[in-house]
Amino acid sequence: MKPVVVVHGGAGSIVKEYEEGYISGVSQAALKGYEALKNGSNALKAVEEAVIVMEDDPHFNAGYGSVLNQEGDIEMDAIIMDGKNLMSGAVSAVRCIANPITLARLVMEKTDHVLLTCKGASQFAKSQGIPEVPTAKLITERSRERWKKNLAPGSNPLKLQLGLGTVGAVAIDGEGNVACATSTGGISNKMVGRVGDTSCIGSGGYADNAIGAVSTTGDGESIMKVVLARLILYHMEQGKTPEEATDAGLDYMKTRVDGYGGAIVINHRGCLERDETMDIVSPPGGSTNSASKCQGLYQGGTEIA
Ligand SMILES: NC(=O)C[C@H](N)C(=O)O
Repeated sequence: MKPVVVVHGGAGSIVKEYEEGYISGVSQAALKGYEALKNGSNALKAVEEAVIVMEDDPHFNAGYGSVLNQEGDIEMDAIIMDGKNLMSGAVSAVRCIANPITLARLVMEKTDHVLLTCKGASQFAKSQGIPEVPTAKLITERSRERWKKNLAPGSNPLKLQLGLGTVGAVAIDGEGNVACATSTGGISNKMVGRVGDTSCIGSGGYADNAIGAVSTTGDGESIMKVVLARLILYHMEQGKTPEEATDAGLDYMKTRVDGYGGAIVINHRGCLERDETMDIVSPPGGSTNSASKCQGLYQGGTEIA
């Protein structure tokens, strides 16, 4: 099996001045995941490594650079899933850590649970020796500005939200194991304690060696209503190609709940798809496989190695 890793940095409009940063961020993430696979790591490790790169990059709405909630604080959601055994770990509304995806992995590996939230997630992080990072160190000027704009009377947080990239990755390794990982700061000016799609299994992501793996992004409340990641895999189980399945899932979300979003999808044979319902601009996306490495903001991307 040819190892493949695909990453995304969210769906929506791209602010011109950040375009280069987005491209560089998804490229580095894809390369990091690819290096992991090339060095013999499994798909799970590859998606975690790729997502960490984007959590550390202030261009994306995850980890450092996350959007702020109503109170000007950062609460983050993340999920990771191993398609080999359907093991999954997630955190929601977690504060003061740099890499929620690693905490999600620890939930999966070190607890009997699938999802830890808020204070419990923070306590668990502490017990695992994860360093506490003051919120101020995770806030960028850009997210603070956006938060302030959203506080103004008559503002439209959802519109200002477009282009704020949740991050994610899907991969298949040489053994045919698939995995997914997704991480986000959620939506700007959200209510304190809001749990988004990202941390919910089947919504923010899903991975099953028998079918494939999906990581989603977009309007979280809509994604949860249709359980988008699992819905796309359901269509693949019914015989649709990754492309057809992604279209069917996104179209259903648009028709039923008027929701927008995007997804990266890989099937158990390593074929991939990237799609979105928003017609503004394509999301930053990057993919690598053993034959070529591509990245770009628009469908197709360009070869980088
Ligand atoms: N930009 C995003 O993808 C937001 C995320 N899906 C959420 O609603 O929390």
